[in-house]
Amino acid sequence: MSSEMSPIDRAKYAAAVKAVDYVQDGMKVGLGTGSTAFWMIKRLAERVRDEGLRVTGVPTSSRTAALAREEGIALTTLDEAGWLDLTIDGADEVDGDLNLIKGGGAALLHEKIVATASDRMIVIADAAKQVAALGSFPLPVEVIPFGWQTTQKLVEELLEGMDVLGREVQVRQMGGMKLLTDQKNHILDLHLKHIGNPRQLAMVLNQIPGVVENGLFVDICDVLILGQADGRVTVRDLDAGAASEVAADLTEPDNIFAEGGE
Ligand SMILES: O=C(CO)[C@H](O)[C@H](O)COP(=O)(O)O
Repeated sequence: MSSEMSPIDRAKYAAAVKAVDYVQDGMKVGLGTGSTAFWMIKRLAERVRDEGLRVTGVPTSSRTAALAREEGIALTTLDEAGWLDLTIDGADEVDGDLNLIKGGGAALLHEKIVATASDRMIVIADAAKQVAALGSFPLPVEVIPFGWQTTQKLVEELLEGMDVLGREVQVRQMGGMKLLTDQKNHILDLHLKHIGNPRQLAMVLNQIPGVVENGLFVDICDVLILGQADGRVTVRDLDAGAASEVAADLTEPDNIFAEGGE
């Protein structure tokens, strides 16, 4: 591992290396978004270059598409691919049932569509993302711009009857403007502190007109790989049963560290 990497990047990199081991020749792979997915794309590109691994990637954001293209990973659209073997993506929080909060990078809509269209979803994260209950990280909800303030009011009303501890809702800003997603929608961040029933909340949020999708991923993640700064990773594979702890192979080429994460 590079001594110049921060401990958090070393943890993310360890998880990314382990996840890319799951990619086999000829696979169609969903490519996640964020600073952990950044390392996954770097590592995948390294295998493409060094081993001649053939993969086709489906990016979950314009940022990921640009990076993957730059790294020489062949890309296609989800419709062209039809169905994917695997998606590898990061998360903002993950609970003991492998339910997730995603969307910190505003790509939750494409991320959920791509992960759902995959045989397996592998989530990679530094160990600090694991929580007893979801909700400390604000829950992102993507809404269409038309009538977004009305949609926000409906979300706030809905939260009154939900098993949550906080109810503040803020529209996400970037550079002094309301953020626009790749689909040109806005993001409402729900400061809930504690989500008692993620499955129920995920279902009812999507019933509000104007809500396009929410960042709760319930029953979508199959494998969780948590990395630590010393290179160790913990793998929890729902198909394989018990969790295992292994040391990732952190042998690295110099060029992978030519630039830092997002
Ligand atoms: O959901 C996401 C983007 O929409 C990311 O996967 C999530 O925000 C985690 O990002 P990072 O790996 O940078 O912590």
